[in-house]
Amino acid sequence: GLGLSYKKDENFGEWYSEVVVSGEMIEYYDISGCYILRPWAMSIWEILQTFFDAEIKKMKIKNSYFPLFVSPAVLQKEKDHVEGFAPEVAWVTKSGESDLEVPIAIRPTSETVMYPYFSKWIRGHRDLPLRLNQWCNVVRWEFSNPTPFIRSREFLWQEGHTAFATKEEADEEVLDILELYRRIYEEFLAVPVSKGKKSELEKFAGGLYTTTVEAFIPNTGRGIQGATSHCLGQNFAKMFEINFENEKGEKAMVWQNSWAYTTRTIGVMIMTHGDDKGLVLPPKVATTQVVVIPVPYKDANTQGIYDACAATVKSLNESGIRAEADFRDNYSPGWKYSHWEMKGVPLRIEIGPKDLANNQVRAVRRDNGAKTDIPVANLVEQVKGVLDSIQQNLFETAKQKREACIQVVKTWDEFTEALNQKKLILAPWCDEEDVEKDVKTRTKGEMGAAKTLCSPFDQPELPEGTLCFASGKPAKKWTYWGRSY
Ligand SMILES: O=C1CCCN[C@@H]1CCCn1cnc2cc(F)c(Cl)cc2c1=O
Ligand SMILES: [Mg+2]
Repeated sequence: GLGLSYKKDENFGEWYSEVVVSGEMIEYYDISGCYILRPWAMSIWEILQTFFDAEIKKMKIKNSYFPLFVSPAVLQKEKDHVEGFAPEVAWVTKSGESDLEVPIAIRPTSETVMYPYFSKWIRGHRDLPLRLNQWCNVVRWEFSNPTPFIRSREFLWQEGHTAFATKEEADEEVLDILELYRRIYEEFLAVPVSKGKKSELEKFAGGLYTTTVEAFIPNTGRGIQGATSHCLGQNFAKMFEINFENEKGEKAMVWQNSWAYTTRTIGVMIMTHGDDKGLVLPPKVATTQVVVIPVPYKDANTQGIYDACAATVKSLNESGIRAEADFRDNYSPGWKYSHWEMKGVPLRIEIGPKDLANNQVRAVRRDNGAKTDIPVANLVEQVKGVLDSIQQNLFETAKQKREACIQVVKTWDEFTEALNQKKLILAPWCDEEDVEKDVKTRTKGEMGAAKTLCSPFDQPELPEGTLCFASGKPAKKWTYWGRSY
């Protein structure tokens, strides 16, 4: 098919909307903010899910499934944090022709669905820790510009909800899960992220503290929350009376966490690696890692070429590599090259008469276009090596790009300049909420205000006497700031 009509570095928004469709990941839907996830996207979700599900099972976390529907009384139980979200709650008000007595909410998240039952199930310390996860969809009827994977009214996620006897156990799990989220981004999606803590203003209002893995999109100069792991403290335990009798026979409230990653992960990967020829999939998450294309020439041993393609696919698949051949005789090799480049397949293998004669295949990398001839004799380990090198190259390239966007600032003028240059800003901050609010006010505009993204766990040296870039007060910590999704 034809190539993309938008260039990534010229029209990023249009490029993205086009590449997700041309790459056959997304089909637009007649309801705004809702998207069809086609198999090319769903298989990436499943690869991530397989990894994460196995990892949480090692941590003795169990999968469950709670209802999609939430009664209003229960939803509004957690008053203060719900009121801010009320406009985005979707409600069922009718069944058939008749109105429901009481409208029913569709879950935007499941704290209020689950925690009445946590209260019922947790009696004594032997019932702890209680650690549940669910793989499901959630609905948030947002009105800000919908973007496939990044911001949709319905999305897939996993939500973990855990309860412990002690804060120490909760604190430890928050970071264990955050490390899994880092691995999802850095080891699978080849996307660099920063682990850190959200400010009091940006954290989940119903919790005690929020940790996050923050990504960055150089093209738009916007930060994006990649996934989140909250310690809820005892706030929900208090509200939902989730108590237990501890070993001393005293009644104590549990300490809770909740954590999630979503289909947004796929959008961040596309934005990071995609180019003007289409998607670029990191091999670890590529549905098809190698596509094998026959290049027949007139009648030169066409059957031999096809047999060699089939044999190549077979030996790759037998070694655990996801390979497939494109034998369609109604498309030319050239058309197939563009098609599979658009779909982001990391490695293409071409087999023509010459390759056949020399008992080799021609491998072409999607990330840098490099071509190598591989003898059939050591096909498997050379292909494995190339795929690993593609994975590594995608991550290193993204890491360098991201680092090139980081701007350390010390003053307000440097801050606004860096913001206009679409930088990811690292600034010393006094950690005062009204200063953070003031920065939001002073940077308001049609591009959106600047906000804190996170305070990285990996803090650079903060020399004595360093002043906050915004207030001039003594700085307490280095913090990432920027516009965000
Ligand atoms: O981020 C996570 C990890 C997984 C479980 N949940 C937490 C917090 C979710 C915050 N949040 C986020 N969005 C919400 C939207 C809503 F309409 C309502 Cl009623 C509540 C919320 C809300 O609490
Ligand atoms: Mg929201």
